Amino acid sequence: MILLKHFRHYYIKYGWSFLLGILLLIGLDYFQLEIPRIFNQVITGVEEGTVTQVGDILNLIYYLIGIVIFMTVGRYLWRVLLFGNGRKVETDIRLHMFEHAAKLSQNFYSNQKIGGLMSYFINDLNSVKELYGFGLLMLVDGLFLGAMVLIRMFSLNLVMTLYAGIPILLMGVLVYFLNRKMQAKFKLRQESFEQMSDFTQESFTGIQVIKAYVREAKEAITFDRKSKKLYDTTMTHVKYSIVVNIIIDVMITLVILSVIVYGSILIAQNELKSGDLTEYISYFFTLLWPVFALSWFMMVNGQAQASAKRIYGFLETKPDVVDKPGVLEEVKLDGHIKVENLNFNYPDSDEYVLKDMNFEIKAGEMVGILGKTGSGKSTLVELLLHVYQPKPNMISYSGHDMTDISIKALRDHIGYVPQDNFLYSDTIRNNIGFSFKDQIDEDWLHEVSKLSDIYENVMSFKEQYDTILGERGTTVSGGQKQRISIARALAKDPTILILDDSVSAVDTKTEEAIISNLRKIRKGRTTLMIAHRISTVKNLDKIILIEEGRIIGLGTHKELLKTNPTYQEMVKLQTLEALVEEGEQHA
Ligand SMILES: Nc1ncnc2c1ncn2[C@@H]1O[C@H](COP(=O)(O)OP(=O)(O)OP(=O)(O)O)[C@@H](O)[C@H]1O
Repeated sequence: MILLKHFRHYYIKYGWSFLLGILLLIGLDYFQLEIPRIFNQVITGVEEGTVTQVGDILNLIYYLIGIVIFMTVGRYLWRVLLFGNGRKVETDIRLHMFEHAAKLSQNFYSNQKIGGLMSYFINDLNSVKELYGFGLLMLVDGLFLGAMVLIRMFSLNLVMTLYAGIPILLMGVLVYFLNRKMQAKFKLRQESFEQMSDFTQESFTGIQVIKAYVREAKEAITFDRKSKKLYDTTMTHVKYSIVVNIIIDVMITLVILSVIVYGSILIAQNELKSGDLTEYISYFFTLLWPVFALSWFMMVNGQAQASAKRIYGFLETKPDVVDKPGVLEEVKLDGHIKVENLNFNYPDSDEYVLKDMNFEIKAGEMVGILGKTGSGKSTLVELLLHVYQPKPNMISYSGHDMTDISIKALRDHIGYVPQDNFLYSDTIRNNIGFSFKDQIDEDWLHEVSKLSDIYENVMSFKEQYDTILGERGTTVSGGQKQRISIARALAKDPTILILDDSVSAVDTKTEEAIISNLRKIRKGRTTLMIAHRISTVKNLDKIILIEEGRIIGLGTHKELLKTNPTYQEMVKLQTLEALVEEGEQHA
């Protein structure tokens, strides 16, 4: 039940302190029940005349003080032990989940919504934590305190306990069902809240588009609708919980009244002492918590089991790109790449995206990969990076089949500038020095920034390299983002550098400067540049022209210009475009 299958070992890891917390809790439960007994002894003593002065109950007072001290210290300790362990388990599971998430392949992220993934880490993990901390408390109190208090109530008066106990137990069952219903209402409220916050977040992110399309009023109407829905679902939940609380209060009051009436009759008939009734009523109030705790526990447990199932599902997802046994962990690559009969379809599609590709890149060559959008350029470099799993003997590096090299060893040799140029919301220094364990060397930082033509821009920022990028800081332009990403890849000084459409957002002059810098510093090391523009690739050692997943041309700019009709067409079209652009600028 509470020992969730995959997380059992966490209980074992923190077993001793969980056990200590539980024992303390049971001890506290026991001593808590001593207080009504002490009151009974005092009241009965006064009634029977055996207690006439403080001295007569001095031992009881000391006992009471002892109990209060024990309870104060004990309460602190069990909270630290049980709730603290709940948090520790949560932290451990979260780390395990994060490490697992980092191992999962690109394909998983292509098919999984990030919002859904986040909810494993936030909502589901929270439900599991609740079970480990609060759930454990409710279970222990429900069973032990419930049993101890019932035994005491039965020993005081059997019949009265049956009268009071049965409705209370029924109430526990009722609370369980009411809580389940309330949970459903709460879920609706939560969903409305999530919808509203998603909408708000998207509106703020896309505020430029909203303004450009003059959609402010329409957005406000949609927001109002979502906000009203949140209000309605919140009110339904609040009203429902008020009704539930009133029902419970009324039922408790009725049972208490019956106990008092029945107890008074027994006192009148000399079958019960008034001290016993006082003790009994105290026990009755104490019994409410374990009964409710058990029904809440069942709910918390149900939620945690469902959440744990989702987390297991995630943890059981196997990464589909992994090293095969016995791969080379240490390998020296010189930048030579050979692609033979490469065919590739994405895991969830039967259609081949790359078809029968064959080419060779010598160590130290600068190669352009050119093609229209959707022709398969990014897919090719993702395969070269082993982000997807190619079949054996299709790609080799320095004579080693790619699948024989460990993914880590291969990627250690490659510097990659992805198409989306993702940058962290961190300082420019940390973004450029991302591949370094410690801080990047200051001279090297300046050097790679100059080579990628971002140095002047960084110097113009007030905080220079300490400028924070992204949501928390400065927004940089698309071209600046690209150049910071290039600097990040250059900083690694890799054997193979792959730039996926990385100079598309900079002007031709900057592009020329970056390429000429690359030529200088990448001498002897392989560089692959994906591009749409002829200007990016025309001075490179070799151009691979791709169309619909096939290589339709391979050679230098001059060679392709002579022999390849598609290339000739592209050059013509792009020259024309450049002329029109120039004309517009003049005009
Ligand atoms: N994860 C994926 N699952 C299935 N198909 C995909 C996936 N990623 C890309 N594709 C498809 O593969 C084809 C090649 O895409 P790819 O991104 O490699 O093209 P590209 O030449 O890099 O285009 P662009 O220049 O626009 O970036 C496209 O038809 C695309 O829809």
